[in-house]
Amino acid sequence: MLRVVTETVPDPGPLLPYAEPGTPLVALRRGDGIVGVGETLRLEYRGPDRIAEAAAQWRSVSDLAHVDDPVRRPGSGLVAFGTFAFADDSGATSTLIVPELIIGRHEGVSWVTRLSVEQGGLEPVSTPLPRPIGERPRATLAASSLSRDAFMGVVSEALTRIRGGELEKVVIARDATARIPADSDRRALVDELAQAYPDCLTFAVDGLVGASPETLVNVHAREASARVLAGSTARGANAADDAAAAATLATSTKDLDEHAFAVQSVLQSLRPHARAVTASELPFTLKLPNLWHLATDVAIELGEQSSALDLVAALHPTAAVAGSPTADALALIAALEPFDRGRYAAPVGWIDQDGDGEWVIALRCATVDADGLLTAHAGAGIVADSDPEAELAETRMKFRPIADALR
Ligand SMILES: C=C(O[C@@H]1C=C(C(=O)O)C=C[C@H]1O)C(=O)O
Repeated sequence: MLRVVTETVPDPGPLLPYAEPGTPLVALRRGDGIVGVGETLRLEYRGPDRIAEAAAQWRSVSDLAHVDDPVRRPGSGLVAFGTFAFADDSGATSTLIVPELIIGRHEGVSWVTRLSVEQGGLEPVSTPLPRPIGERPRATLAASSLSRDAFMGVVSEALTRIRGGELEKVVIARDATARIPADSDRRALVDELAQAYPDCLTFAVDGLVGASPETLVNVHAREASARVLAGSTARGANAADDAAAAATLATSTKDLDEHAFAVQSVLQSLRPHARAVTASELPFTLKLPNLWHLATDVAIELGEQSSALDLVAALHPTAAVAGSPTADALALIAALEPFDRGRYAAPVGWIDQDGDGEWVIALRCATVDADGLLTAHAGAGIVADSDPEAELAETRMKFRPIADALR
């Protein structure tokens, strides 16, 4: 049985220095969020039911836990950080990790949570001191299994299948690798991402590090929201070009179609879990430092029993990262991409004892293994009138958050 105690503390300042240099556990947005230290419990999953199994097991863990949480903020009390594999047959392990200690802040309220499996009283764990973040590792991200020409070939093949009527949309990704010193401070990469992409969720869970703009689902007090992204274009070089780029994106039939598939797939997956689901009719343009995206926010009124992980299980994989129809898109990805996506394009986030939590799609991210091998992925949605050259350029822009963090 888990015993969990949350207490308010004076503002601890920047949260990231409290994380562990080699194995940070982080979920931060605009400086607020949670950082975990140590590991009280690690649950692992594989196979087609990995997310549903995690959702069910988390329910039993939470039911049995003894939680004392007077703070009641997103991320206070019992929390597990989690990361899942993209594909049913992936070699990557999906995990839920309950830390020994969590340091969090939400809108001016700060807390420390101690989590333990001890019987009886809770052993006091000393609050860690912040440790200065080490030097940022520098490296060049280089294309790995798909060269430029190979990627264009794969996109052309995907286009042939789409134009032949086999499917409507497929997201094709590339992989890229870099080497950083095995003992480098992983928090330096997290810090760089958090500073460059403050509005994204910056995460680090079990070696997966990134800053994602795409909220799969955010659940708090039976209300949930999601942000669907699909349809992208480069930022303009000056204000006029930039405004023109956004206007072109907002009126591009190709991008609006691609976006509509993604929104429909999210609405369909959510309906069984919701009393009400609402999305605006037209997407808006979301400005990121590296890209414009078409975006739609979805509001969900949850049914009694659904937890954030139930919704994640229902939503993954969305058309934004797989394609449409889902089964055909997944089969084509497996046939055309010469690598295992690992945890790229899959859910990453956290869940609490009430089933609340924040989950994003692992995009603009990389896995860093114990030896310092870093593997990043970036993809683009292919629809009938996609241009392979433009899709290649789009993947380059999507590698930028990781490439720039290493520069
Ligand atoms: C697949 C990625 O991004 C997804 C695909 C998008 C697109 O095709 O326009 C936009 C945002 C994401 O949903 C990625 O970042 O690797």
